[in-house]
Formats: sequence, C-alpha cells, structure tokens
Amino acid sequence: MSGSLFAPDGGPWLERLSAGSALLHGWARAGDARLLEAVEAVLGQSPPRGMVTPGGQAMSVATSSCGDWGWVSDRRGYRYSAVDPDSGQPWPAMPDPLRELARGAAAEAGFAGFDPDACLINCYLPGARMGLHQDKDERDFSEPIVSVSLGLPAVFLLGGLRRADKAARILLQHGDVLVWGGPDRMRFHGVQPVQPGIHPLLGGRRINLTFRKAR
Ligand SMILES: O=C(O)CCC(=O)C(=O)O
Ligand SMILES: [Fe+2]
Repeated sequence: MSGSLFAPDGGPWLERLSAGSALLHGWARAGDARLLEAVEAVLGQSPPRGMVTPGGQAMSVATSSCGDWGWVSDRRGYRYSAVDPDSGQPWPAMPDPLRELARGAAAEAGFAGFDPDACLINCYLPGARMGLHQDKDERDFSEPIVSVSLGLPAVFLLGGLRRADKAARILLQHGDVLVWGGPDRMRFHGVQPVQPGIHPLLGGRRINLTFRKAR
C-alpha cells in the first residue's frame, strides 16, 4: 500500500511513515476490551516486574511476556528465555486475540506471514520511559516488529540506523499499532516519559505490546 489511507468515519487508518514503517492509527481500538482482558490474564500468571540492565540500571518500565519466548534482562545481559525467571515456569501462551492482532497489523503494513513467537508486555506508570535502543536480540532481522499501544498516550522517538540520527517524535495513542521492518528494522527508538493521566479503560497506565519473531 502506498501513501496513507484516511478513514472517513474516524475509524482506523494507515499512515505510511517510510518504506519499512507504518503507523496504524486506532487499529486495536475496536477489540480493546477483549485484548485487555487477555493481557490482564497473562499478567495474572506472570506479573510485570522491574528488571535491571546489564549495566545494573533499574528499568523504569515493568515487563512481562507471553508466547514461546520472553525477553529478559539482568546483570548477565539481554536475551530471550523460554521460562519466566520469577516463576521458573514457561511464559503464558500468547492469547489468540493478541496473535491475530499482530498478524493482521503486520500484513496491513506490508509484512504478510509474520508469525510472532514472543510478545513483550511493557507496563508504564507516569514517569516511566525507555531510552533509545535497537531491538537486536532476535535471530532473523527480516522479521518486523509490531508494537501496540494501550492506555495513556506516549511520545515515541523513531530514530535512524545510527544512534546519533535525529529522531522523529510520534504520538502513540490508545489502540495505535506501529510496525517497522525491512530497511527500517534496525532503527533506534525509545519512549519519552509517560505523562500522568487517566485512561477510561486502563486508568493511570500505558501498556505496550511488542510482538517479535525471536527464533
Ligand atoms: O513502549 C514502546 O512503545 C516501545 C517498546 C520497545 O521499544 C521495546 O520493548 O523494545
Ligand atoms: Fe524496542
């Protein structure tokens, strides 16, 4: 799909940001209650927890995962793990509504056939942020990243392939899905501190679901 599609009725629409990046505005809004229910069930089994970076810094975002692989960080490094280190049990299965959303959004953005095996769940309270980084712990960089935003809005920084490249500031609102892959797969990105607020469905939180093909 080229250019941008605007929905005349205020429904979801695709904004093409560049060759490998698309913002699907409001894409996850219609099914948000069902989606959130599935996410809360996962978080009930594997509660969000603060992790530390390999350098020993506490992350301000609390994280959990579902699917075959979960992303973890500790003093030993960043990696994917088949078990939740807190419980010693496998991560909760990826709920169908999450998998279907990720697959559909990827296809709409030009990445048909995306079949994620990992969903990282990032939980932000006001003040939480994520520094500029690349997603590079996955095996196959030809697979895109599908990132779903729920709850409080956030300013996403979408940089270039070098850390020093100027980053675009993109407002991510409840139900927005950002997809990047192909030539954009290794773009640096981050999230500015979430501002306080109350979202009707999520209250004073932002939840981000990052779908990836880890292995
Ligand atoms: O919260 C976001 O929107 C981005 C999360 C992210 O970049 C990551 O988990 O690697
Ligand atoms: Fe990331």
